[in-house]
Amino acid sequence: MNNVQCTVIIPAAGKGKRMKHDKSKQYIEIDGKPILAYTIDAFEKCDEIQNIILVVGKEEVDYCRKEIVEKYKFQKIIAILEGGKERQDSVYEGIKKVPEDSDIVLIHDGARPFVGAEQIKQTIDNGIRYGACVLGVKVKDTIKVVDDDNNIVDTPNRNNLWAIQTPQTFKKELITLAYQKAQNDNYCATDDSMLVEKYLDIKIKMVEGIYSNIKITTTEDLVIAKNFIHQ
Ligand SMILES: Nc1ccn([C@@H]2O[C@H](COP(=O)(O)OP(=O)(O)OP(=O)(O)O)[C@@H](O)[C@H]2O)c(=O)n1
Ligand SMILES: C[C@](O)(CO)[C@H](O)COP(=O)(O)O
Repeated sequence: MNNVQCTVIIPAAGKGKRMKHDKSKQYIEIDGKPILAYTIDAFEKCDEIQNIILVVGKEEVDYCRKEIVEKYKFQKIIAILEGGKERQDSVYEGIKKVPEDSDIVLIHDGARPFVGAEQIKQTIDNGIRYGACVLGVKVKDTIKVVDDDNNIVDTPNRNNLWAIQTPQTFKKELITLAYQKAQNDNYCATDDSMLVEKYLDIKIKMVEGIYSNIKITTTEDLVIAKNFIHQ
């Protein structure tokens, strides 16, 4: 498909409670640059992406405009929006502002700064081909299902278990419909593809990603991130 128009929504309106830092984790600096700026950079440099929609906390819109978008001279940002209570609410704000002429919508966590151009392109290719795909990696550990009393109740076959990352990439009309239905139902999911699983009768393709595409969540992840940048 030639001339495919792609918009990425970057939800970055979270508080980063699990990080226990004095500022939201996406604004923590590594080598003087905020984590969110590394994330935006990945999409700014990717030729397949035309538009970036940034969704941030209400109090952070001006800061992001001045200290991230203007300072790092990002050219593809078409909107800086206020996010909502949950990640899903923030993404929905972005979905409502995707330009009419966009064919493909990517959704990528602001706190996932090490996504590579190759992975972005692969999800776009699969999004075009299948309508919906997510990036993920096979789990390395054995995973147990445990009940509320910490008793093991099941050990699923590891060959079928993947840890899910972003980008999650969709044809615009599909992800828009899934989000509209979920928001109407007050159904809250932990990733975008769950909404497509619940509301649309289509297969979602798993695209094999890279282990370094971590989401910065707790303090240990900052150590990994610093090492990654310095290697
Ligand atoms: N209301 C929210 C909550 C989360 N996010 C964003 O969604 C991504 C993934 O969420 P997560 O890692 O859970 O971030 P936080 O909610 O900030 O973390 P925590 O759960 O530890 O508070 C992050 O880029 C985060 O900023 C968002 O845009 N709006
Ligand atoms: C979308 C996601 O990054 C996939 O791993 C993840 O589910 C975000 O969820 P969190 O619970 O807000 O960390």
